[in-house]
Amino acid sequence: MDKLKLKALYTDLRPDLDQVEAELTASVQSDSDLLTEASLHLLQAGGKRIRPVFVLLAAKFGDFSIERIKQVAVPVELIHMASLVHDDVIDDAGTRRGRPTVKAEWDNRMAMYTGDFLFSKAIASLSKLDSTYAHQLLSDTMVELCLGEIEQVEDKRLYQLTVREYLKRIRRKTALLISVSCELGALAADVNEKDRIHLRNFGYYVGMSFQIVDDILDIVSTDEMLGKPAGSDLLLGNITLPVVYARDEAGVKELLIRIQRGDTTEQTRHELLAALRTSQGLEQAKRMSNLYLEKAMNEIKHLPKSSAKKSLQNIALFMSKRKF
Ligand SMILES: C=C(C)CCOP(=O)(O)OP(=O)(O)O
Repeated sequence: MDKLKLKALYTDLRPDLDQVEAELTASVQSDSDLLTEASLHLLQAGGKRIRPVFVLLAAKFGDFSIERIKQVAVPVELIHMASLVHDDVIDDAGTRRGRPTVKAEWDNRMAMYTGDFLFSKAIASLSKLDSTYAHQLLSDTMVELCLGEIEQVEDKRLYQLTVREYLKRIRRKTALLISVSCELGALAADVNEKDRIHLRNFGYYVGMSFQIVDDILDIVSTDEMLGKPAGSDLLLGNITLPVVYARDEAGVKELLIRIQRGDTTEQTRHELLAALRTSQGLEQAKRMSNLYLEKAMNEIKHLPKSSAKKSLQNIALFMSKRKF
């Protein structure tokens, strides 16, 4: 994703985001230089900060006070970061945000502890907020994140994954945290219940569309654009929506059988990508991401007209229409 273009969509939020950034840096300080360094390694590598942006924009529909909003913007980004550090261990990933991953720079053990540390700091940060509902919401989301990951581990029939199962997985993996970011922003700013629910639903639908687009990009982008071999997850059996739709198409089917029999060579990866790029399944996946985008836009149209509303619309559009 072109980060510069996305960031241009929220220049108005810069002063607020700078405060969130300072708080993020402060919140990963610890008695261990090593833990702080590993956390800062990922934090300073950048990232789109899309979850704090959603917190801030949702809060603009209510009584906005940056001091209070920070208390929810920081934990959602910390939880996101923790899950990235842990994911990179599971996926054996070498780079993240254009830098070596924590596991690559140090090792798996350091990455596991850094992730745990970031989760703990997220809880500490939210503890300043006096709302049982907010705590419940965030802990439920963390449980869902874990359930999503465990399902992936347990599911031995990955090539049989249904559309429904795929959607359930990305709901847990991506959409819920984005939805909760919107809802917590609204809660911290005392947005009325009706608008808060629209914002929550908006975040959910944007998150679904965002993850489907991500999975499409994993197939249609070059290795250079992705910073990792395109489609590498597919060889590991982690299939995504375009494959779920395309797996019975001529050309794709034979290749999947070959992969399941253990052929995971570069040649096979290239052949699979070529077959998927021209498949009907890819088009169906694009239609599904557009459907979620439409649902997101439908939620937001009920909100009062404001510059925050315009920003949410632009960001949703940008995130869902990244170059295929
Ligand atoms: C859940 C997903 C799709 C992982 C990546 O999230 P982002 O694309 O928001 O990652 P950063 O910008 O924070 O690096």
